[in-house]
Amino acid sequence: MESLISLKGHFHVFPSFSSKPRTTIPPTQVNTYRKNSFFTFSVRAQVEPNEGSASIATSSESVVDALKVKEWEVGMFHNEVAATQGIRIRRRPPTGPPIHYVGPFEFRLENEGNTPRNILEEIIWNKDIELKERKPIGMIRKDLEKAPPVRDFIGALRAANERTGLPGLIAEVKKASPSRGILRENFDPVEIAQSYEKGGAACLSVLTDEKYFKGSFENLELIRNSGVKCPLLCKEFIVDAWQLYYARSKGADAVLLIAAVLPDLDIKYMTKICKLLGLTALVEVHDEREFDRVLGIEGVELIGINNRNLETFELDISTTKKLLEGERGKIIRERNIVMVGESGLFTPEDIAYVQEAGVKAVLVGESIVKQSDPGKGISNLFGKDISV
Ligand SMILES: O=P(O)(O)OC[C@@H](O)[C@@H](O)c1c[nH]c2ccccc12
Repeated sequence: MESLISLKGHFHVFPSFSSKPRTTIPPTQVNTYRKNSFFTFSVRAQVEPNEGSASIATSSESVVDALKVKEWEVGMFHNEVAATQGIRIRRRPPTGPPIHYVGPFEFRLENEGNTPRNILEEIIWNKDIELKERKPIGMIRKDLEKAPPVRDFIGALRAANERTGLPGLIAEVKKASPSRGILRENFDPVEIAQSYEKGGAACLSVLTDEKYFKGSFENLELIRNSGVKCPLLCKEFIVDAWQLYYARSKGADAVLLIAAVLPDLDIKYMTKICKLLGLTALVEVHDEREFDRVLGIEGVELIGINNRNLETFELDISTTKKLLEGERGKIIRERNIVMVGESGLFTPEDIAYVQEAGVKAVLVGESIVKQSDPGKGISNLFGKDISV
């Protein structure tokens, strides 16, 4: 196992965001960061021995980036780094709640630090547990060679947008969700996917989380092997780069990266890995701060605005409009980034509203998956047949 950031030699560092005293960090300790990561990105450390401080810089990275690298490098824990970026979602403490025994009785000592604060945090903590069971990366590399070729996710959205004059549709294959419960009882993922494709969807989103959304990687594979041509988004809660390799090995063309969960450097390096694998990264934001963070990351081509707050389930489609007003909307147009309006879209008026706000694509689940004929649901949603 190798670390994400490998640094050589002893040097002095002065933490930028903490009140810890000046410390000397031996290389072994630096390398404990991300012990579980199987990929390496080397970062050059420029050491100024006389000043007792180290400035970290990569050949093409900005000063801001260098600072972010430094935060990791001085041994700040994930949650501390995340908090400096306004991320409220914490990662699971590795030991879980401590156990206290009273005779034959077992008590879990739960407190603020070891109990998830909201549903998104709970899902993320559960992912950390699920990932303990993961296959070794060597095996996945072999599966990757056998994986079906990647299809152009953004290209399909742009083409649909040009063809119909309406936002390209990413139609979601979703059986259930924590906020809405079971959406569809007789759930045949392939049948739904085929119906969506026939109804004019440009791309599909397939939920793979089992515990909270009743999805699966099996569904993703089944749809990929069924002859459906729409590019597929693997709708998973990604916290580790291993999941990117796994998603690709199961036939995904795109993955979701949630800015409310992932610190900037994770998004940055995961985006790079996606490019290596040919995957499109859909980076999801929900507020101005997340949006600004993502706009500061080079190479992001597809950004989703989730109208649903994943911590509270609150839904407000004016979120899309609010975030695309003014300077941010201008940057998006200049960089030709494709924006996706996500969640809570039910009527042709909703579609027109987010299109007016500046999106070229929409991500829709509930309103179409609930229809007995999901393909017809698409015509109802857009107010016209978009398959022709
Ligand atoms: O069913 P809706 O309201 O049309 O939403 C679809 C999609 O936007 C939603 O499922 C979603 C968007 N981002 C997510 C992140 C995780 C889980 C789910 C989501």
